Amino acid sequence: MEGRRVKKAIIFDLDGTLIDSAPDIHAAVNKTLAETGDGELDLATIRSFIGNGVSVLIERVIEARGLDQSRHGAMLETFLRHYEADPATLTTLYPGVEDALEQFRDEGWAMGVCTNKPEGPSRDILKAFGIDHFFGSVVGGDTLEVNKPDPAMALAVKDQLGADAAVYVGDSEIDAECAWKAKMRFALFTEGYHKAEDVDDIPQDARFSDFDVLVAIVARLADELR
Ligand SMILES: O=C(O)COP(=O)(O)O
Repeated sequence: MEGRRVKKAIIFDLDGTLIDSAPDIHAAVNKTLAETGDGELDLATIRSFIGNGVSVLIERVIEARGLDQSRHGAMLETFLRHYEADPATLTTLYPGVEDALEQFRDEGWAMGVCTNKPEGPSRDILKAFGIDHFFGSVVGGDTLEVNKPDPAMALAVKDQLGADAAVYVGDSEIDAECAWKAKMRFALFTEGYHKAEDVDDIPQDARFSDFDVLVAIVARLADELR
């Protein structure tokens, strides 16, 4: 519609984008394995398993330890018990995140979170870091019937924010695919949990390694939104 002001939003991925959560996920996985004497996995391995949600994480843990997938339901339950009890002890916000969120808020942006992590611990973590108030919508891996890269999650966040268009900020191939399918501009944070050896292989409209430059990047991408 000519002349109508387009309401724009920023949608953030959580794990590997706003927070470095791998250490707490790693701890909960090893507490789960320890309960049944099934050994342990190192942090780098667990980091590489993050991105498709907790169910796939546990599938990968079972495979890596050479266990039987018939144990998936019980292990997922144990993992969630440990993780939900302690989701933010070893987790850190990436440097500059809070300042960037404040700047976006001051500029009037609507902001939301779109994560494959279950919604409960996602909200608990945002609260633990005192950044929950920035977000008008949080959609987690158990909020809808589908997970990223299905675009329904990002579109749900956009709708809840009442936005017409959005810039998506994420760290992984899954986020890139989700943003593309949802027809959103995508800014790639290169310091998170992507799998590609070369970040050029991940479809992106822009990339950044430092949140200090994100405000300028989002302003440029937002200019392209109609
Ligand atoms: O919990 C996961 O596997 C991934 O979570 P994310 O979507 O915030 O990266």
